[in-house]
Amino acid sequence: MLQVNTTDINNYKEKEIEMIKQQYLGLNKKKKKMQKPSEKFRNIFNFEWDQSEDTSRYDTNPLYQNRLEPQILFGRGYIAGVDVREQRKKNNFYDRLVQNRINYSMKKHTEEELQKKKGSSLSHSTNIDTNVGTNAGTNAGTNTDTNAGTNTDTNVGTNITISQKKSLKTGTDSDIANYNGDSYSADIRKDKYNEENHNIILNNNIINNEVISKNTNDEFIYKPIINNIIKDVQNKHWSEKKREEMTDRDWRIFREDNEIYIKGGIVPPPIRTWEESGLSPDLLKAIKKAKYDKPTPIQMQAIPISLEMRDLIGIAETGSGKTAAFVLPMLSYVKKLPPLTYETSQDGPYALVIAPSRELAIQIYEETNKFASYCSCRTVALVGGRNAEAQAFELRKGVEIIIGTPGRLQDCLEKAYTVLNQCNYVILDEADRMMDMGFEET
Ligand SMILES: Nc1ncnc2c1ncn2[C@@H]1O[C@H](COP(=O)(O)OP(=O)(O)OP(=O)(O)O)[C@@H](O)[C@H]1O
Repeated sequence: MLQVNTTDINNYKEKEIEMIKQQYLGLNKKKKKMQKPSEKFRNIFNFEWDQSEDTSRYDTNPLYQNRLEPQILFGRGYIAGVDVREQRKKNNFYDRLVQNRINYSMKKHTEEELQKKKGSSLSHSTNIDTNVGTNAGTNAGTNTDTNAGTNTDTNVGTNITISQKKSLKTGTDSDIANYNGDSYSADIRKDKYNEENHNIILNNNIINNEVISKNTNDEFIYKPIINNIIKDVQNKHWSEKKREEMTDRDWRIFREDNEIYIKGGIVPPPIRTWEESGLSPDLLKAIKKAKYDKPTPIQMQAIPISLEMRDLIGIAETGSGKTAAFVLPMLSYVKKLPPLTYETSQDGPYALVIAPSRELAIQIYEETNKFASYCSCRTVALVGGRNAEAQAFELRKGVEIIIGTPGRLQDCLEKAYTVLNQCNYVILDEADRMMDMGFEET
């Protein structure tokens, strides 16, 4: 028998407890020491910088004197790929920047004006009519009209010029505007600029939809009315836009608003109204007659895809207008083909709709007939429980569209009541249900 003394037992117990702790708490896991390359190759390479190699201290370029603080934001203070409006709510980086520039420029300008006033009072009765920057693009052109001994005109006009506006935008330290101490605007050449379609100067201090006003501390406040940075945000809502004005972003919002989710390559944009669908006037008339004022979301997206003759799987809840979503493009397709004659009708229908139950097939048949009569399309419902001979008779006369259940359709094909020689448009309604019923095998 193995003799183990008590100290060993205690040691084993401690070890065991330690191992249990490690397993369940993940404690005391010693990290494997990794040797840094600098340590490993210490004797081969010299990683230490020699002081003489540091050029930064001798850099005289003022650009590098005040280095920028690292910013997680880029450009104008926005992070790429994140909704700008949301960011704007949280981040006023750019606004603060502009605000500071305005404050700085205004302060500087006020000081200069005071200096000028002091100078003018020293030169006694000199009439100074200052029209700074009436010429767009420059601040030159200060017109000093000296009429010694006449009225002292101290009305220093406030004109914001295009160049000044630009400097406000770009933040150069040039004058932004003349300032008469209290109000920001006085002599503004609104008409002139409107003529030139600049839309920059307005009497009420609105500059490109930005308002500059003063707060109680006599500081100039910059208030952007709308986002002047991202033009798209400035644009109208999609509902106010024409189809050709819609951007990808608008379509994305439109789809989100209508809960349309798509999967697949190069999907055409949805239709917002029936007029945008490109359906024939006959069909549009039929839609109007059916009192379908606006397409439902499934119709909005499925119709333009189907009209491109592309395969499509549409999923939408019951009563969402799926039937019209597939019937209308089908009728549009059939209408483009030559009308069936007795001879051509022997090759069978142009389109086929299969539904898992006779009730559903009848429902589709009725919905199709709402529109089919307007484009002279003949339809037949091949469903069980109805006279097969009557259906065969209809088929013989020729139909453009067959709507049926799998069982009766198979029956008709086997009995050669019809063939599908020219049927290139097939719709499977409630396809998942048909798969469950074994449609695939039959
Ligand atoms: N754009 C529309 N505007 C108004 N009514 C519509 C529109 N589209 C379809 N409808 C009507 O809505 C009702 C339901 O449509 P439909 O039967 O096509 O829905 P569905 O999604 O196919 O339903 P189910 O899943 O039961 O087959 C029908 O009475 C149809 O006439």
